[in-house]
Amino acid sequence: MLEVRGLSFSYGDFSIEGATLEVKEGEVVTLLGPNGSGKTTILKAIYGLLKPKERCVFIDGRDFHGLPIRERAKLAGYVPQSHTPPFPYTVLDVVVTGLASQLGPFESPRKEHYEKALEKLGLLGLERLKDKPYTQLSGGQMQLVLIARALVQEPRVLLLDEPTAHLDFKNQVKVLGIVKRLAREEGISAIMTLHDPNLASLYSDRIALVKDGKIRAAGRPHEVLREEMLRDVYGVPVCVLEFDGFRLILPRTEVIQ
Ligand SMILES: Nc1ncnc2c1ncn2[C@@H]1O[C@H](COP(=O)(O)OP(=O)(O)OP(=O)(O)O)[C@@H](O)[C@H]1O
Repeated sequence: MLEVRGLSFSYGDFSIEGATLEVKEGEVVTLLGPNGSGKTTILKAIYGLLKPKERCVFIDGRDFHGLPIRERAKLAGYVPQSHTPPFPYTVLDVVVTGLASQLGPFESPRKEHYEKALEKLGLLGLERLKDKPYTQLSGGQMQLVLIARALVQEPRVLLLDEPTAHLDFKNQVKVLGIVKRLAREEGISAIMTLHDPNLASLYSDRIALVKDGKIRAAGRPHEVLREEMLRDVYGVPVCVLEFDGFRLILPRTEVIQ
């Protein structure tokens, strides 16, 4: 469905080199790696917020970055880590801003746009918050509203930048559960960046391990989350335990032995 073929990008002193990735319909793919390894840069370059050196992103075989903005918005939705609206918007208004690319420059959202926004809030169980100022929400609620804002365009693929950043355990589980449910039930593919190898293992169909701007390994969680691979990428010894088909990744340090 989405193919990234040899994505390269440079900030000057930091480069992404030849990142190649495939996301199938209804699949959740996670970019996992240490701070500064290039996960967000790869995600932004896939979406087109950063311009890769060459055209390299294809959705259903079509050159994604070559499409008009309106069409791109129908194919892919981006969920940033956080968002500060310029006005004290209500939750419903924030979700409706997801339709900006579908409206003309002086066109206001209409009834059908608000109805669509309400539908997406409903899908995420957020209808009761619709009139609440966005800035008064908790971190977890904000993250879900940003997902609703991306969903209102009805994209085929969601790109989520650290969707669990700043969230407590319950909200991490909730947000990632929703990403997985959208993939399973609605066929929406997802690419996200995460920091926690255990959450990545639980919620991803496939994982790409990123280090120094390169994808070092990609595959199913059990293929990628191996002790020697994680030690190489993170520079800390780890222990991978398996039980009941689940994998538990623990740091192997003197402090906890
Ligand atoms: N706007 C920018 N200008 C120059 N360099 C940047 C810019 N944004 C990021 N970088 C650099 O690019 C590298 C990769 O950053 P990136 O944010 O992609 O990493 P990351 O893996 O997402 O990190 P983290 O897990 O800490 O969010 C870092 O060295 C960072 O300093």
